Amino acid sequence: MSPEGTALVEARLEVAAPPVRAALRDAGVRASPTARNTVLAVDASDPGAADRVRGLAGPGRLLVLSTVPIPAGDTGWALLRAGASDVVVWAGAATAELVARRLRRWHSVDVLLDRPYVREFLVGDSPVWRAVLREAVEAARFTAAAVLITGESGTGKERLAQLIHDLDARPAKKKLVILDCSTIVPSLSGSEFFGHEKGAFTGASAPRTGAFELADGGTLFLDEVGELPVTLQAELLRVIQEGTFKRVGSNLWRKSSFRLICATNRDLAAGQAVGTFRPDFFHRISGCTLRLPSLRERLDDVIPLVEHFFKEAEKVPPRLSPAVRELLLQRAYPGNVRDLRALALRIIHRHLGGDEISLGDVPEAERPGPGVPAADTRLQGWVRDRLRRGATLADLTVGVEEEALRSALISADGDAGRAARTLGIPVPRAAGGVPAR
Ligand SMILES: Nc1ncnc2c1ncn2[C@@H]1O[C@H](COP(=O)(O)OP(=O)(O)OP(=O)(O)O)[C@@H](O)[C@H]1O
Repeated sequence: MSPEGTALVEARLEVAAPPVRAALRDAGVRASPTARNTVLAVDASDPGAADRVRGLAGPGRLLVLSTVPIPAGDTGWALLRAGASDVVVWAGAATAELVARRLRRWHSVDVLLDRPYVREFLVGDSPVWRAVLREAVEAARFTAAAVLITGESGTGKERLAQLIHDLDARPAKKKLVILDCSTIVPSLSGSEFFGHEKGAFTGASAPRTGAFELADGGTLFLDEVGELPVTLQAELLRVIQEGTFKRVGSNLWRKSSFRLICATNRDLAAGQAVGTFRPDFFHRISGCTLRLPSLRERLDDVIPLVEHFFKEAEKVPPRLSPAVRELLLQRAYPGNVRDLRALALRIIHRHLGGDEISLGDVPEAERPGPGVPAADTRLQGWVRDRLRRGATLADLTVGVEEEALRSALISADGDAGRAARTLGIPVPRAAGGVPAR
């Protein structure tokens, strides 16, 4: 039986067939129109199935029950791309049990994700962030898998490693041991990882416990794993696979049982292609791979993050004025959340009280110069607004083309020929004017 047992679990049921509904009910699934997760029955071979999935995919997860076997080819994958979390073929009561188990697992993960500790520790509600956190929480709580976290600098890899360790439900779990692979001196690496005996080499005046031994019963976090030299990767294979190792200068095999978490901002696939990263090592460290999105990919989290950092710094955090909010949303953050945090702290340190951050609280170097045209800000705001409302790139392109045509026609006093020359388009197109919005 799964750790979640057989408790009743709620789901939004988009299932018409009475026998399927009855089987789900018998398996413990209770229909609730307000539940976060959804079960949708479709005929996977129906070309409209992906559209139905797309229409229902929301912040929760969507389990697709196909009433027919999923044809080979792209059909099943298209359902996942449209937003389904999984697709299973209906085969009676056994499938109902499987669906119930899956829903219980999702519910358990959602409960963990909603814990105040988790929400405060890794702030963010954007769909892309929630999706990666869900995977992380599931791996942490319900598996012993080695986890590989990738992502640009400052995206929260180390923080996520800490969370995975914290949520790991191993009985009598011990500590998290962190080793930064970019700072390891090659000549001392054996000792760092495996420890050494007294007298093992010149200068080994006392025995030393290595990282693998220290992590026994807990978690070993290898940060910047992409920096490990290939020879060292080979040396680590055995201990990662079997948990056995020898201290330097000893013939005694020791055992250590730990969860391995690795992080890197390097492209390890590219490393394998050029021979700087061993494929066998990669496979052993990547039981579960989590790619943390950059801040650019989750702009909706910028303001909640800033508010969180303000709250950490001040008992009564000040509000953001619209202009400062806009500035924060516009700026680039090459160092991701680390950069954003540093900026938020610089702003709050300048703030002298009052319930709103004033323009003067923004450090001078961060203020927009006269060269930054307001139109850029408006364009960005417009793009973000439209994206939030579900516009596609094609919609945005049409909107921009219309605006360009309108502006060119105004500048050319309505002369379509001149407007066409300015824009580099055929005259009839400019003469067609801008469709009314
Ligand atoms: N989602 C988040 N919520 C709150 N704070 C965050 C979040 N993500 C990152 N931070 C903060 O941003 C900073 C950088 O995070 P962290 O060190 O985990 O990033 P990293 O990806 O490991 O960076 P690097 O690759 O440079 O080691 C830390 O101060 C951390 O507290």
